[in-house]
Amino acid sequence: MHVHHVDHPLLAHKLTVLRKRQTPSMIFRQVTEELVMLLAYEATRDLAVVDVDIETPVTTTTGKEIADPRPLVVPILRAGLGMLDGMVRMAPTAEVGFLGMVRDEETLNIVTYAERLPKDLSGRQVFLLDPMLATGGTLAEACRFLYERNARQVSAICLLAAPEGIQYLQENLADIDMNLYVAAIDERLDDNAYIVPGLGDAGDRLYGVAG
Ligand SMILES: O=P(O)(O)OC[C@H]1O[C@H](OP(=O)(O)OP(=O)(O)O)[C@H](O)[C@@H]1O
Ligand SMILES: O=c1cc[nH]c(=O)[nH]1
Ligand SMILES: [Mg+2]
Repeated sequence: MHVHHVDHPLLAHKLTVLRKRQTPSMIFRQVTEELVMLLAYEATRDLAVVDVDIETPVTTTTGKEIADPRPLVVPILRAGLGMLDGMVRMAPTAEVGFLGMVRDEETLNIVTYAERLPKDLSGRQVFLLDPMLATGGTLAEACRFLYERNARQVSAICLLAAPEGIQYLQENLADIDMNLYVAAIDERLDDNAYIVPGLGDAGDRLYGVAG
C-alpha cells in the first residue's frame, strides 16, 4: 500500500476546525466537503484521461477527458457519505456505488449492511471514501470487496488515520495495489479503538447525533 500523507496548510487548518469539540454539524459537514476536494486533487493525479478533439471559439485543438471506464466513487456509509458531494464535484463524470458498513463497538467486527456496486469492476479505478481509518478493519473489508470484483486500482481517501490502522492494512493487503490519501496520521488508538487526538465519532458529528 502506498501511503500519501498530504501535508498542506489549508488541510491542517480545516482539520483543526473538525477536531474542535464545539464545531456544530453544519460547519463540520461543510468543512468535510472542502477537505475532500483538496485531497481529491492529490488522489486523482493519475486518473486515466484520453485526448479529445474540440473546437474553441477561436480554433480547433486537442484537450483531455476522463477516460472510460469511468472512475467509481464509493462512500462507506454512514460517515463516508459526508465526503461524497466534495468528491463528485471534483470528478463529475464518476459513477457512484455504495457500501454500508458499521463496526460493532464491542467486538470491533465489521458488519456490511448495504452493498450497491457494479458487479464487474474490471479496469476500473475506484475511490473509497471514509473519514476515519482506525483499526483498519472497515477499509480492509471494503478493499477485499472491490478486488474480488476485479477493480484495477483502489485509492482510499481518509481524513484521519491511526498508525495501527495503516500497519494493519500494510500487513493484510500486502498483495494488492492500493493507495491511501490522508490529511493527518494521528498518535494512536485509545482503549475503545477511537483515534487520539482524533475528532470523535465522525458519523455522529456529521449527522448531529449527541456524543
Ligand atoms: O478502522 P475501523 O476500526 O474499522 O473504524 C473506522 C470506521 O468506523 C467509522 O464508522 P462506524 O463503524 O462508526 O459507522 P458510521 O459511519 O455509521 O458511524 C468510520 O467511519 C469507519 O468506517
Ligand atoms: O476515532 C474514530 C474511530 C472510528 N470511527 C470514528 O468515527 N472515530
Ligand atoms: Mg460511527
